[in-house]
Parts: sequence; structure tokens; C-alpha cells
Amino acid sequence: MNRIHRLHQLGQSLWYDNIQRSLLENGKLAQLIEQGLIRGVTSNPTIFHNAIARSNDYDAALKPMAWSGWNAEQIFYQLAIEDIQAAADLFRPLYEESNASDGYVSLEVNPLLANDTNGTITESQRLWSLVNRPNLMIKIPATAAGIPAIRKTIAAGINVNVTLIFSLVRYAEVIDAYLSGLEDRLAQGLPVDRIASVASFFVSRVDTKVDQRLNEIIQNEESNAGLAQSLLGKAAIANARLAYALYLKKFAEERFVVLREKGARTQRPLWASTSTKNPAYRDVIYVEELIGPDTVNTVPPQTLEAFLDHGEAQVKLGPDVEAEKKVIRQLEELGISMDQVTYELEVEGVKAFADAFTALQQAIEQRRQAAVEELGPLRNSLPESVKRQEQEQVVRRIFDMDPSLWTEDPNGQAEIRQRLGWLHSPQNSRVLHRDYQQLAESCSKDGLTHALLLGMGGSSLAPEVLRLTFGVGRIGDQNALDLAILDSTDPQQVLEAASRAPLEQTLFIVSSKSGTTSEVNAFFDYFWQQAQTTLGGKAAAHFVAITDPGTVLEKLAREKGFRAILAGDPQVGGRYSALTPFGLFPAALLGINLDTLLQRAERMMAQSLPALPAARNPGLVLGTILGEAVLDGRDKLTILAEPPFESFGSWLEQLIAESTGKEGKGIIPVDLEPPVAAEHYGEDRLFVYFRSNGLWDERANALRQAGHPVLVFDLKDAYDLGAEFYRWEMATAVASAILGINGFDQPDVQDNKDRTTRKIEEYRRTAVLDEGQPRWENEQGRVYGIQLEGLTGASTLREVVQLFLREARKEDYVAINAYLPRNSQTLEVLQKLRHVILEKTGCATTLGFGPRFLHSTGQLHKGGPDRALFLQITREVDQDVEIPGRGISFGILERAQALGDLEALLARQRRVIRIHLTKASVEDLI
Ligand SMILES: O=C(CO)[C@@H](O)[C@H](O)[C@H](O)[C@H](O)COP(=O)(O)O
Ligand SMILES: O=C[C@H](O)COP(=O)(O)O
Repeated sequence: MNRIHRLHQLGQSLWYDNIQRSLLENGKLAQLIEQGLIRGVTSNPTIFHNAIARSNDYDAALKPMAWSGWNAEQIFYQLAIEDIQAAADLFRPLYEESNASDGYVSLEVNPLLANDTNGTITESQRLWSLVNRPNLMIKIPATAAGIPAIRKTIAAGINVNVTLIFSLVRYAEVIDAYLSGLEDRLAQGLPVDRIASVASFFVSRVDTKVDQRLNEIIQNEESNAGLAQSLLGKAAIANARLAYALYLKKFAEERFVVLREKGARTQRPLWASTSTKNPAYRDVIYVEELIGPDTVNTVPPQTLEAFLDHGEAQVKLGPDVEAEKKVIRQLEELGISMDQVTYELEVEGVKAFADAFTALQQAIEQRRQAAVEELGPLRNSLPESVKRQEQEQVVRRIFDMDPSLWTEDPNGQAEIRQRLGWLHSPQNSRVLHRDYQQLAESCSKDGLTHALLLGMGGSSLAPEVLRLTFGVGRIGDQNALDLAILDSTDPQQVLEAASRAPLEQTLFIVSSKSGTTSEVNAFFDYFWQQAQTTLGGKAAAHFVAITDPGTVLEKLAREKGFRAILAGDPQVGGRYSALTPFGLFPAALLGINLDTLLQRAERMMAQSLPALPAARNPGLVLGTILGEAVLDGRDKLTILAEPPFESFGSWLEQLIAESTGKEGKGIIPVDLEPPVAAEHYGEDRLFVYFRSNGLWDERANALRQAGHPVLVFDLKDAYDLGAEFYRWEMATAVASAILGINGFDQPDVQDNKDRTTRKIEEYRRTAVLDEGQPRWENEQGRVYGIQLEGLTGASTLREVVQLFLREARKEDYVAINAYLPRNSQTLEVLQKLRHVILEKTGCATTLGFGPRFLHSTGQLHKGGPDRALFLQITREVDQDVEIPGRGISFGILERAQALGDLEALLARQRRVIRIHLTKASVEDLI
């Protein structure tokens, strides 16, 4: 039994005089409750000031509310109430178990109402119903105006913690107000048995003030110095013990006996202000000296720790208070009037809380204004739009799976009903994530050191982001598996992936939701053959499939005897599947703690539920901004992501482009664009900045000053990706609804695939790929696609590119679709090309590597707005690789995909050219 348990045995409950969001989120508060160290929580304006204004714990939650036009006070109450509710929920079991004697959390009324009886009554009722927890206590100050408010509030059936009590006279009034409130209830035939109240008697501040006077006497009045010296540090405890005696007396009187028979509880004294202020005194003095039955002591963290370490628990309170009366008498003899002291303390106490409240409002106001600045030109329209989402109950309808939010088409509606499972993925995945972790551990134990994921789009992008953000961690005492991703049919890239995957030590993850994706099938054929050749009968133990139940891939994996088959959630579409096995198993292989990742996602989910106001929902407000920005002409969502989050944009790109890019509408994600000076950007931009260390703060400021909206999302560590996945999925669903788009299908992707299939069939028949007639050619390369004015006069590929760029119109974007190996060399030169294009045309630029982008931005290219120039680049392959059993090579597959892509764009009258590099390199285009 520890010291605090002993204290409790003597009848005193220790409450925690502290609240802070991080304590709620990191499990510290839950732990303190579980260990039986604290039995309640008190908060006050100073505590909230410290919690909110002196930390960044609340900033992320504050932003959407600020963007939605809420003022500082609204924001404060939302944040405070959330904390109070969360704490109350943690204490709920204790509250029930202790038959409602402990487990309370206190929230104080606005201290600026301390002298306003009616204002306090109304505010108490407002807070009580907003928090809506039976184990809440509303704190009301024991001012003259507070006393009648306490009576009324008790009479209304609300638990009250009466705060700021210093004097015995006031304390008697407090007891009377409590008893009167209970009597009022009885008179109305209402029950009194579940009403709880405590009277917070402030302790240490009495010593601070009295000791100051005593010290003046010691200094200036020689004759009284001895007595004054003997009284130092005595007043506060004496005053509190006298209060306890009063409590014993009052609650033994007939008046209370009547109430007790009806089930009423006593109003326990609660010792507040009990941390030691004078370092010369024992640091647990205001706990040790005030122990007795039916009391509470609320202590700040340092006092809790001190008592746990060396506090002595003995009863020190009782009816015999002669010594205490003597202390007060002696103080009076020295001219120190306790009436005066306690009066001053009450006035100062009220002021200190009011000041803290005002300072807190100011701190929130500053952060609110800074957040609003981020919206730039969108700031005025946003509050109305968020209100509209609230009125139209968008979040409720999303959770109710109401497809009419997105489309009237019955087929579309039927599909949407099968595609909203991601809303619950953070919780649903909790059931299975230990299996993924165990499987990862078994792979590691069996000596597998590498993993190669074979997948496209929704099945590969989240794993890639996780790999690049987290790096390779640990599984137990081993290095986790070094995961690589193959999502390209470019033969060079296939070979590079193969060279980085030593077969004896590699786990292959065949990842396809549908189980029919042609690239993935080709990768499997290739690596299965390689594994068979080298590993023979042991090959299957090196393969895991992730696929939805019942797919051909599942069947194949079963037939071949794969090491494991992980089932996807058929209610979740590919691009929304990051928090299902498609993202989570690769994460486990990397040694990522799935519990923590899912916890962050769950926290975001909890903020996204319909019960919360729209303005508090991070995904809803973000989605509203994205949607409204498009309607305002800012459809180029430009992603700035600081290390280590640079790769996050590639996942976002797919989610946003494939969800919104259809029916001639869409948001155009612009990822990893080379930076240029702020004035080069058009008014079609909305920037989002994923901030980790503030490396690009200056850049963000310059953009903001140039009039662009720049939303900032602070990420504290890689695990925040869990939350971001969820936030952006919700935002995308909301933005799609605002744009009137079905965000869950990809109607234009199939066309590309069909055209590719036809090309391959023809190739199999004729051994030739039909590339059509070039519109221009020389020994450097050939040009296909739309007719360009003046093309015949061009003498170099560079000139062809220049001619093509002349087609650019204001607010177009230029998409470079490169069917090239994705490695640092090509990336560098293509980024250079982007830079030149951006400076020359002022248009946003995007870069996609084929065929990877076909599973990402490909839908937007075909289905989105006709505001793009597509520059497709293909090349002659140096070293091709056969796909076993398919009668084609990866090189042919890649080229067929490019041709299918080109045809699909041309069929939609898009402005596209294909530059096929024969002798030339990408450098020659710049
Ligand atoms: O809730 C209560 C009392 O119910 C407490 O939070 C109370 O306000 C605090 O103990 C005091 O404000 C702390 O005062 P001090 O230690 O700063 O003098
Ligand atoms: O985004 C999804 C990709 O198109 C791949 O689909 P899949 O998981 O069915 O292979």
C-alpha cells in the first residue's frame, strides 16, 4: 500500500489539480486513476491558461474552428469541454464504483461572472448540459453574488464545487446555500440523493498573506517579533481546521439530518491551493496537516509526487480546535484581522482568475488570427460554407452512408454504399493488427531481411510513404525488413527492384485489392519464376498476398501455398485503404508500432464524428476549404511537405485526383513542384504545408504575403501519418460532395486499360505495336499526338516542346507523363524541365511516372477539367525483360500502356503530345 492509499483509508480523497490535453492523450491521467493515486480532477481558469496558452497541445484542434469563424471564447469552451468530458469519462468507472462519492471533474464558470448571480446560474446550466456527464462539478466562486447562484444551481440538480472560499463566515454561507438548495428540491418533490457538492477552502494563500504581515511586524515591532515569529506558517492550517470543525458541526445539526434521511450527502470540504509556496516549509505541509474523514485535497503534480515520495498520513482534523482558535486570537492581537485577510484574498482570487481567463482569451485570439491568415482570400467565404455543411448535416450523412451526397445515379449510389468502410478502419483494423505484427515477427525470425511489395496505386502508395517517412525500424532485437516497392513496368526498374531483393532473404508481397491488376500479375509471374528457380519448393514461404476475399489472387495464393493471405476490407476502396492490411502489414514489416499508428488515426476519427460541431471536424473543414477553393478558381492544390514527410504528397495525389477528377471537374494536386518565387504562381493555387521543423516557414510567409492561401498542418512525428490519412480521406469525401462528384469510383480508368489490352492482343498477333504516324521526327526522336502550329518548322525536340507550351492558357496545368525509370537521375532532369515550364508559362506543373500515375492522376487527366497540356515522354528500352508465360516483355507492356494512355487522352480531345526519345535524352527537351 502506498502513502496515497493510506491517505484514502483515513477518509481523504486526493484529487488532481491539473488538466492538460497531452495527459489525456498520452494515457498519463488514465494511469494515475488506474493506480488509485487520484480520485477526481479540478480545473480553474489558471490551469486552462497554462494548458492552452503555454503549450501547442491544442493548436491543431483550434485551427478548423478559427477557419470556420468561431471567436476565442467559443474556441476556448469547445476545447475545455472536450478535456473535461474526456477526463470525466476516464473517471466514470470510479464514480460508479464509489457510489458517486468520488470520480468528479470540475469546470469553472466564466470568472468574469463572479459578481453576477443570474449570469452564473445561466452559465452553470449551459456548461452542465454541454458537458453532459453526471460526474461533472460546476465550480462557482463563493462571492456574495455567487452564494444565491449556488443555491439555485444545487436546486436545479447540478453538482457544485464552490470555489475561492477563504473565510469562515463565507464558508457558513456556502453550507447554508447548499442545504437550502437541497431543501428547495425536496419542497418540489425532487430527489436529493445523487447531488454532490464540495466546498473548496483555499489554504496556502492565507499563509502567504499572513506571513507577509508577520514578517513586517518581525522587522518593525521588536516587542511583538517573538510572537509573530511563532505564528509564521500557522494561519492557513488553523483557518482550515476551524473550517473542518464548522463542517462537523453543521452537518451534525438537525437541519441536515432531515436531508440525510432523504439520501442527501454532506458537502465535503476540499482543500485547495495546497502546494507549498514558501520553500522554507515542508513541501507536503498542506496535505499532511489537513487529513481527516470526508475531505478532499486537490493537489498539483509536484505535490502529488512529493506526497507519494515522503508524505505521512495521519488524521489531523477533528472537533477540538482550541489551539487553532488561539492562533487566530494571537493574530488579532498582533493587528492581523482574519476578516480583512480573507476579504482581500477573495477579491484577489476573483481577479487572478479573471485575469487568467482574459489572458487566455488573448492567447487564443492571437492563434485564431494567425490561423485565419492562412486562408488568405478564402477567409470571408469559409464560415458560411462550413455552416452550410452543418445545416445539410454532411457529416451525419457520410456516417449514415447516404450516397445522395455525391450522386443521384442509382449505380453510383449502390457502389458508394460499398465504399465507406474506411470511416471505421481505425477501429476495425484494431481487431487484426496484432496478426499483422505477428506475421511480420515470424518473417523476421525466419531470417527474411528484405521485402518487395508488388502493387499499384492504392496498394503501393501508402506502403511507400510509410517506408520513406519511417525508414526501416526494429522488430524485437532485429532490424526490421528493408521494404521496397515495385510499381512500374519499366524493365530497368524491374531489374533494379530484383537486384535489391536477394531471393533467399526476401519476402514478396503481392498486393492487389481486385486481384486482377495486370502490372501486379506481371510482377508476380516474374518474381515467382525467379523464386522457383532459386528456392524451389521453399519459394511459397517467401510470398504473402494482400487482397480482398474471393479474388483470383486469393485463389492463386492458396493454390501455390503462400506463407499467408491477408484479407482486405471489401467495403474500402483502394485509395482509401491505407489503414487496412494494404498499409498496415507493410508497416508492421518496417517495425512500425501499429497500435500507435492506429491510435492517432482513431483520435482523428473521434474528432470527425457527427456529434461534434462541423467547425470542430478537421476533415470536414479541410474538405470545405478544398471544395470552396475550386469554386473560387483555386483548383491547384499545391503540396509542400517538409522532411521526413516529402513522400506523403504521392499518396494524397492519388486520393484527391482519382476521387475528384471526373465529369469535367476536379482538384489538381501539384506535388513536389520545384519552388519558384511567389510572384510566379497564378491565382489558381491553394497551398498546403505539412510542417515538421519550420524549414519552409519563410517560403510559406512569402506565399501568404503574395496573397495565396497557405494552410499549415503541423506534424509532430511520423506516427501523425495515421491521423493525416484519415483527415484527408474525410476531406476528400467532403470536397467531392461539394463539387457534386462521386468520390468513390474511377470511371475513366478502364478505357485506358482496355486500349492497352487491345494493343497487346494486336502485338501478340502481329509482333508489332501500332504507334500511329509521327507528326514530326528526326534521328533524336519522334513526336505524336495533336497537330501543333508551326511544327514542320521545328528543328529540335526542344523547339517542339516550346511550340507545345504555346498552347498553354491561363490557369492550365502542364502534366509531364514520363514512361521512364523512376530514379534519381531522371527525377532530377524532369524536375528541371518542370521548373523551366513553370517559369515560362506560369502554369502549375505535375510529374507522373508511367504506368504508376495511371493508378493515381490518370483518372483526373481523362475525366477532370480540360485545363491541361500533357507531355508524354517515352524512350527506347536498353535492356528488356520477358514476362514469363505472357508472350510479351515488360518493355512492350510499358509501351502499350503509354499508347493506351495517349489514345485515351486524344479520344477526349485533350491537348497531348508524345515525345519518343530515340537518341535524345530528357535534357534535350529543356
Ligand atoms: O478547483 C480548485 C478548487 O476547487 C482548485 O483548482 C483551485 O482553484 C486551486 O487549487 C487553486 O487555485 C490553486 O491556488 P494556488 O496554489 O495557486 O494558490
Ligand atoms: O488504386 C488501386 C490500383 O489501381 C490498384 O488496384 P488493385 O489494388 O486492385 O490492384
